[in-house]
Amino acid sequence: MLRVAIDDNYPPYVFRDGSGRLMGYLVDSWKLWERKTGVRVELLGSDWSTAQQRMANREVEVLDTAFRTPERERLLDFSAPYEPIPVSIYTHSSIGGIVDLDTLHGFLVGVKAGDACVEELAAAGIDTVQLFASYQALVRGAVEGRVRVFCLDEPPANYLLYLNSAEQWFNKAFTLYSGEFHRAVHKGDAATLALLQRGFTEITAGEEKALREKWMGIPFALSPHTRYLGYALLVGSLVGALLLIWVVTLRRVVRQRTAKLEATLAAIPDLMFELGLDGRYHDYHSPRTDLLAAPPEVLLGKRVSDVLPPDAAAVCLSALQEALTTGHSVGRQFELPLAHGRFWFELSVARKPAKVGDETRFVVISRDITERKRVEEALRASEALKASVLASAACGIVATDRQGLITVFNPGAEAIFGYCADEVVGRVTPTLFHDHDELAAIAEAQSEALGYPVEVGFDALVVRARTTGATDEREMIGIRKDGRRISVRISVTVMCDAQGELAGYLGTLIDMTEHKEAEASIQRLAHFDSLTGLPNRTLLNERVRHDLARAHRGHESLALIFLDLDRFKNVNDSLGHRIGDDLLVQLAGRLKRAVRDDDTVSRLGGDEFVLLLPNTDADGAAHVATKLLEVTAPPYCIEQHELVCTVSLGIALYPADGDTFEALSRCADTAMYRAKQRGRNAYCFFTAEMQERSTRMLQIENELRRAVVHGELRLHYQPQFALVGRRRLIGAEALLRWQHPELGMISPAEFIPIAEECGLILSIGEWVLRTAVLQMRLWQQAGLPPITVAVNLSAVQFRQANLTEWVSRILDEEELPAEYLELELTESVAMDNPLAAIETMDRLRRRGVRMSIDDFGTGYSSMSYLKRFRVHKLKIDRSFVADLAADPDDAAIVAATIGLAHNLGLQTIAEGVESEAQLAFLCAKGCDEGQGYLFSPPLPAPQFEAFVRDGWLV
Ligand SMILES: Nc1nc2c(ncn2[C@@H]2O[C@@H]3COP(=O)(O)O[C@H]4[C@@H](O)[C@H](n5cnc6c(=O)[nH]c(N)nc65)O[C@@H]4COP(=O)(O)O[C@H]3[C@H]2O)c(=O)[nH]1
Repeated sequence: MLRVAIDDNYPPYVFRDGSGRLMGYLVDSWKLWERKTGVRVELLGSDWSTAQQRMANREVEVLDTAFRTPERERLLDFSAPYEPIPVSIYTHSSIGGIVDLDTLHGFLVGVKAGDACVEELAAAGIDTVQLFASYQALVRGAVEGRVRVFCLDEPPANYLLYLNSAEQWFNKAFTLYSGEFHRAVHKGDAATLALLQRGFTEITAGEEKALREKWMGIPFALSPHTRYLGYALLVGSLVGALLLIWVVTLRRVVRQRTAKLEATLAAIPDLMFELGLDGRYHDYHSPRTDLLAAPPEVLLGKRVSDVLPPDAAAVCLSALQEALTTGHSVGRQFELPLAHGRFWFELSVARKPAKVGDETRFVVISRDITERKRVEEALRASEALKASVLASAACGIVATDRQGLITVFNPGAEAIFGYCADEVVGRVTPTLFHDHDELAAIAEAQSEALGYPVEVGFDALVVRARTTGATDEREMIGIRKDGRRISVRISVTVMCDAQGELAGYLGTLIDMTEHKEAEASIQRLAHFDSLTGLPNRTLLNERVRHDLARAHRGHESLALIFLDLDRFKNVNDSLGHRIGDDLLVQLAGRLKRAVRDDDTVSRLGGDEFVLLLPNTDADGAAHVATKLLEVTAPPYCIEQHELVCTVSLGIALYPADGDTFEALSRCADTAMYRAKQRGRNAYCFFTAEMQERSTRMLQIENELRRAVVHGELRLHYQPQFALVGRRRLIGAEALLRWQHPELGMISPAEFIPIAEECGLILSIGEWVLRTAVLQMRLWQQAGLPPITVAVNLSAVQFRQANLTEWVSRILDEEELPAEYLELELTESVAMDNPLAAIETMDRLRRRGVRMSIDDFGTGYSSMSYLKRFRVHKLKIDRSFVADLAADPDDAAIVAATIGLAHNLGLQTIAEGVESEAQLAFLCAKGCDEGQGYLFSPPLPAPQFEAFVRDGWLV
């Protein structure tokens, strides 16, 4: 009897049926072996470890279903293999990626305890195994989820998975190894081995085939009873038919899916390639072959570096490398020159799944982004342009969203408001830059215009632009960061998005502050005197017109006062213009403070001030004039100087003196002139007599011009005599005469001041000097005694800078030695600017010309100046001479003047000597010379010559 230990749990080879009986392919094989050899066989079925233990304990002679392993070979001898058994790794269908021993690492593998695969796995370094007592337990454990990977011989695996209805949940991942069933005997038991061999070789092929058909088909355990065979076949047929339908359906679905996929692919506009890691083209899909770097037939098999420019190829290869590492690569771009232009492409690369050992391939989508690039570039250019416009704009640009939150704040706006963009972006403008009261006023105006309430805030600024769609422009107060208030011109327009919806607002701003200041300054300059800040002639003119119109409407009176500083020129000449200016400023202040707010104090230039007093009659004007005299009288403290300066005022009244600015000005000016004539520091109303006088002055001025041209002027000569000792003719005073054809004889005392004022005096003066000098030379040549000729110099002539040169030139031209000329200068002219007078006198004296002070005693000569005047003689004014007999004061003045002159080393000449008494007095007092009607009136040249020849030729 042969005892055989066998695994009783290795279906369909060996297993137990429901009643525990051993059955299966090997059970039937051993039965055949028994018959062939006649040796009874006792099959001891047990779990595999018990079977091995029985063999090791020599309880049995044969161990069946044994794999040959090196360990077992030490104890056992093995028959030839009779059944190849693949041993595989099974994985739950949710697990992918286990394809070999390498990828199995790390997984918990379920195995049957004592199974040969344990050794195989251990040899591969996999020891994370979970042992199960039996194959059933192992498969049950897998079905219940205790292990998701297990190692099992394929036949029992298929059998047990099927039984557990779990074949769809588990996949064979890979075959771990292929084992083979052997029958083993104790080491050296060759007899048993031979017996085994013999018995099994006697089993015929037919018997073998029958056994296999019986056990290797559908597991017998599912249809243990033959009476169910028909049902099984029927079920099998049904399953087959269903399978067929399923396959057909599957094919159709696959076809449909494939078509759909192809349609989808065709719809993709991008280029698609399958590339190897080296960039070799293995496949392509392109709806546009014109976008390929090479013709399609050339492309396949080539590498990107063969067909693309180096830069583009490098981008492709780096995308492949990235996909190799991370599985994908997105967004790499390159430019490609193609036949019809340069194109930009963007790559999306995905690594294709591949079996171990297979070449790694990549799906590459290359998208034509040329248009996108162009748009991007255009956008960039537009953004750059926008940025540069914003940056370089001279004006401020502020953009907001619909709610008024600032989105753009350009450098121009930064300069205007002093904020930087970061500080204001995201904030609303009203809280930053605007005056609340002004916003409130704008909101109120808008509310009224629109008929609904407009909020005092951002809406007030934009509502007009929003409702009209037009640019809304206004000038507003702006508040800078430093709190300074400025003036800004703001233009607001609405911004719309692509759909035409309101997107926000755009404000452009111009800082008007400087402009406004300049405007104000121009206004000031145009209307105000820059020195005193008082209204100037232009503004005065406007105000007079305005006040006159009002006075006319209201039947009111109005006064215009001309005011002039007395001898202001002296201040300027002696102390300088700066002091003079300060004096004018102080005077302006005093005038301004002296009158009502309604009144206008203006400065026309120099020391001329004009006051406009609306609603003022003669009494009021007199009152104001008195007040002005009072307020201007106190000394002016300027630097170290204390100046006393009086004023003269002339008053004209509306409507009595005129109804225009020009007429009233003329009257007031005339009245002022009269005030000056009356001794200054006084006011004077314009009168009818003045009116007449001014009319005559105008007439004389006009006639004088004509007289100069027509040679109506003549010179008369009045003889002058020495009074001391023998009476001698010593000279003649040249006196102007104007015999007007209609007006008759006009006195030089009347027309000389007019000639001075209108500038004619210079040409008249030249004619007088030249005529007198020439006459003197002619007389000398004619044998008349060599006497001097005295010529009167007006103030205007005396102030001429080139006076000495002018006199000298005439003397030279008319060939008269300078010693025969004497220039008469009035005391007031000499004292007007004494320092300048001293200088001029010095120069004339050096030229040899004599000087005399005319009308001496009428001015207020300062003794200190008088002694410095380089004059030859003092001429005692005829007003003193006239009253010598009647007025003891005049006699005293004349006597004092003679004494003073002699003390200063000067001579004296008395004019207007009309009587012997006067002459006697003058002689008694030692007056050196005299002239007057007593001796001779002024005579025309021929008479003068006759007069001399008659009695005065020596
Ligand atoms: N009552 C009276 N008068 C006498 C007597 N003897 C002479 N006269 C007048 O007294 C004036 C003397 O001239 P004046 O004081 O320089 O005063 C001059 C002088 O200031 C000015 N004048 C005359 N000719 C010229 C001139 O050529 N140039 C300038 N700048 N002024 C002149 O006009 C003034 C008036 O000149 P006339 O009318 O010619 O008046 C002259 C003369 O005719 C007399 O016995 N009794």
